Amino acid sequence: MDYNAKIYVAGHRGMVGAALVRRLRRAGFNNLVVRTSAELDLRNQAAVADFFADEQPEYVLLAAARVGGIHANNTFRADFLYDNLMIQSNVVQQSHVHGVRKLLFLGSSCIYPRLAPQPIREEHLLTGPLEPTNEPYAIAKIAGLKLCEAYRSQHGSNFITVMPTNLYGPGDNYNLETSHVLPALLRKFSEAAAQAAPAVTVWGTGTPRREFLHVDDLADACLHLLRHYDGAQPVNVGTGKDITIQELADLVAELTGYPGEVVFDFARPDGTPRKLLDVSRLHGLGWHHRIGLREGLQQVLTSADWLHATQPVAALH
Ligand SMILES: NC(=O)C1=CN([C@@H]2O[C@H](COP(=O)(O)OP(=O)(O)OC[C@H]3O[C@@H](n4cnc5c(N)ncnc54)[C@H](OP(=O)(O)O)[C@@H]3O)[C@@H](O)[C@H]2O)C=CC1
Ligand SMILES: C[C@H]1O[C@H](OP(=O)(O)OP(=O)(O)OC[C@H]2O[C@@H](n3cnc4c(=O)[nH]c(N)nc43)[C@H](O)[C@@H]2O)[C@@H](O)[C@@H](O)C1=O
Repeated sequence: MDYNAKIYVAGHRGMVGAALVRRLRRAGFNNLVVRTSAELDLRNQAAVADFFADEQPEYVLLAAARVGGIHANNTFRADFLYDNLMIQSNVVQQSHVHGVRKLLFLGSSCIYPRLAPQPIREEHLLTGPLEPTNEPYAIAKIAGLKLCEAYRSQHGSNFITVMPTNLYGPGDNYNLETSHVLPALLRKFSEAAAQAAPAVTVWGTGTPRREFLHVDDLADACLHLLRHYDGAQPVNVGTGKDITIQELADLVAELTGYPGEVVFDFARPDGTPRKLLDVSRLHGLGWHHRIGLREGLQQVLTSADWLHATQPVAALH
């Protein structure tokens, strides 16, 4: 890839988009195009067409999406389906119309069947029913993946698809109602430690297993795939290791120095029991993760980003 190539990073203010911008700049790419959602609502077909006609990007990294944790997914089901279908349809179609050289689409490990064999290989897609709490989001992401596949087979477009596991890192969402589990636990345990609270409430039974990848590792994997992968098959991106939510809570309690009790709220959903990704395709392409969970969490806890989490919920996302 030419370092002067024009690269559009959609969703550059999000956790993943910002990590992609950091990684691309560090690699020497100096012609990045970005827009906030206020400047360009990617659900708006005409606006997206005008933007592509004006900017003519050569590469597109699609990290703009409606994203959230289990509760947000389950509550705003229409938004998660509609927004994501619209965003990805407009961006993929315009990338085709304007002859984009390569597009990278970000899916998610929740696209796989709820009870897929573990670890989950890319071939397990569409072999069983989805997890109900995030079915609309998963359906949208599957449609995005299939859209890329179809443009490739009908038009020869070099659109690749990447399926990351649960992510964390700088720029995460710490709103306790809409966040994923890791930022929620980092915030809950840190605040409980500071306030000497007697107990922290963790949603569900604590038994589900999740795999966590630092967003800087994901950004590095995306750049590796941009440079070295032109295949039609999706590529799982993860660490190949998972832990239970109870173990995660214990780890966060230790790292935040919280000595109190952990209470599980059984009224909250567990979601899928396990979604460990098989990362052998990714390893075969020459990429391995570098940041272990303990090290990554220590980094987040000591970063300036973390300070924002001490603001009231209303001041967050
Ligand atoms: N976070 C995770 O654990 C995982 C994330 N992913 C995938 O990675 C991608 C990025 O996720 P993440 O960075 O965490 O999400 P964030 O919520 O942090 O960021 C999403 C970004 O999308 C932009 N966006 C949302 N709606 C629109 C819109 N209508 N028009 C234009 N831009 C819009 C926002 O822009 P603005 O800030 O300008 O409003 C925001 O910056 C998504 O595709 C997600 O599915 C996959 C697996 C796990
Ligand atoms: C990335 C992925 O993220 C989502 O799937 P998820 O992994 O189920 O989401 P989550 O991170 O919110 O929860 C993981 C587990 O953790 C438990 N849990 C405990 N305590 C808290 C808690 O305080 N907050 C949250 N959010 N969860 C908690 C929670 O009950 C669940 O068992 C998808 O909707 C979809 O968007 C997607 O692709």
